[in-house]
Amino acid sequence: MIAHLAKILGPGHRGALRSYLAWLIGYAVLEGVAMAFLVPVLRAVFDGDTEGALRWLAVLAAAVAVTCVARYQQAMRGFRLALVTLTTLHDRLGDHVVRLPLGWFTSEKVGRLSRSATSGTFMVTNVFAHLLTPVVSGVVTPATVVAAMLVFDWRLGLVLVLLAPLLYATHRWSTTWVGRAEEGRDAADALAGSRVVEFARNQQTLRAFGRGVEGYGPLEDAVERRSAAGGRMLSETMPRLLANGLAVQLAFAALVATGVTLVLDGAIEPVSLVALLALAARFVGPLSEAAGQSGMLRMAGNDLRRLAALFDERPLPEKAEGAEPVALPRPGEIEFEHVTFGYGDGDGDGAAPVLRDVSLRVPAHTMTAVVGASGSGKTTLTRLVMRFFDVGEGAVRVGGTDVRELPTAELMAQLSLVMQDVYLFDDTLEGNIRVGRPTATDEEVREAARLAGVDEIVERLPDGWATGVGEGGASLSGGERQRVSVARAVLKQAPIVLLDEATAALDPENERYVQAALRTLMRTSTLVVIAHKLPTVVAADQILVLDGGRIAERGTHEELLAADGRYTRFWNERRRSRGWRLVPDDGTEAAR
Ligand SMILES: Nc1ncnc2c1ncn2[C@@H]1O[C@H](COP(=O)(O)OP(=O)(O)OP(=O)(O)O)[C@@H](O)[C@H]1O
Repeated sequence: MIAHLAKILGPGHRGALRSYLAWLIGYAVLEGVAMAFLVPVLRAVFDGDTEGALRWLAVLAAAVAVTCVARYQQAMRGFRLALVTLTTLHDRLGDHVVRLPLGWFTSEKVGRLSRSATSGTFMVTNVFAHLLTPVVSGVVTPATVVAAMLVFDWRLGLVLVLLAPLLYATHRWSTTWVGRAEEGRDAADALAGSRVVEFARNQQTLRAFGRGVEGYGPLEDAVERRSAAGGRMLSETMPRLLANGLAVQLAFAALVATGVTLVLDGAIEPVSLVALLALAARFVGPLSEAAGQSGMLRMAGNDLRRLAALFDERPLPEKAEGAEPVALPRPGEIEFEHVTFGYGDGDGDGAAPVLRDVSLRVPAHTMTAVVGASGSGKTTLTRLVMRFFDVGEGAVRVGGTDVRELPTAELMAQLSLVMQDVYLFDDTLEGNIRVGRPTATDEEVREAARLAGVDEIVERLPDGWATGVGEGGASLSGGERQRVSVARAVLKQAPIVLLDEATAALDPENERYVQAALRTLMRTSTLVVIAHKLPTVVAADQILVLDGGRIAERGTHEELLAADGRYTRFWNERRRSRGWRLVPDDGTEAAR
């Protein structure tokens, strides 16, 4: 747990953590020592030795005073660390996750991140503020008391030494159960949480399929599982935690029984036994408190482990911060050299390859259309250009430099994206376009909007440019959202634009705007388009035909038709289906 705390606090606070722990242990030892001085005080009182009693009382008072100082020091250090956690953990977590590969952000991982950022942060502060002190002093103080007991009466001391492993074993047994049950409940919690979000987000689909009222099986299952896990946690852990507390009381009873036997045998003075039992009672106090908190600490331990595991997630290796900016030898160019890539554990050499031995070159200021059947690897190709993942074999170069050599900010400055799942922020239309280049002037924003046909949307909206688009752009149609995304790309003026012509979202009007924006972008940028429209494919300088993760054919439209191969078959199929339509330059639909 301490290792997890150190990782969560970061290297800058390790010294503070060490000092806190040193004071905490010092305080717990001093507490035990102060308790031990009670024995000579009581013995002197029972013996009628007033002077001796006062002398020992003064020693006891001094020990208590030092204990109070140590208690204050460790408590203040604990609160300071709790405060540091509250104020810096989110930043540290944020700084870490922005360096993780984009492919890491699956809904399950994002759910875990959100839970750790909220309940995990609370748990860390709780550990420093409330949990660690009773648990550490619950171990260290009784250990000090045992040492003192051995000095005062080795037989009673020996009883405590023999009982210690039994107490430890009971403690381990009960907290292991708590930990296991908590993990089960946490997994059930996470599942139920993501099912609720899924249920709420997909109301439209659920209702369309008549599942809105009668219930949604996966959610009901998840809620049931969560209740069962919660019930199991209570029924499995409560008796064990009670047993743990009971074991402490039984240990005390065993000590009393041994003491009484020794008195009856005349091996120990009754007065001494009373004094030693007073010390033993102080042995039991911290132990009982520690037993009471141990379940909570174990749960906190799970939270800390999950939080620390987030910091263990490997970021994509990057050049050191502050390094010289890379001078790109061939700005605007993309190159794949014998790239093989499979999704899997995220490092590109996991499961079966999705791209196999792909080599290609997209020269600057040219347009490349990528075509291929669903699942052939088109989107994966663009993800590798953006370095969502690192390739397993080969190299991806942007501007002539391996993307692994480029700091993320520099790589992203080279790229604009217009993808199918366009996300708009809950901001105004203008704010959403400005994301492309926050420093752009109002005129530049309007010009980009005009080119992408967003000004035409603005005229229809009640508050014009100031109209909010809702979370994720919910108040706009799919095609309108894509136009906003195209406007962003036009505004950004990045040397390379990666564009997925989302068929579903484009009606003829949207399509006309996207085609016009493409023509503008072609003048300034290199274009890689996952193409679904005939005009795009025909206009491309190079067409790449992907099949099963390999480049099956490449060339211009005419060259590929002349080759009469896969592309020609694909082309004919597409023309027959509704995927590609002949749309002349004026935008009117000529043929299907
Ligand atoms: N995040 C992911 N994790 C695991 N496998 C994935 C992931 N994304 C895609 N795949 C798999 O990789 C293969 C290629 O997918 P990709 O999305 O690149 O194809 P595509 O040609 O763009 O398909 P479409 O035209 O349907 O969008 C598919 O078999 C897909 O199931």
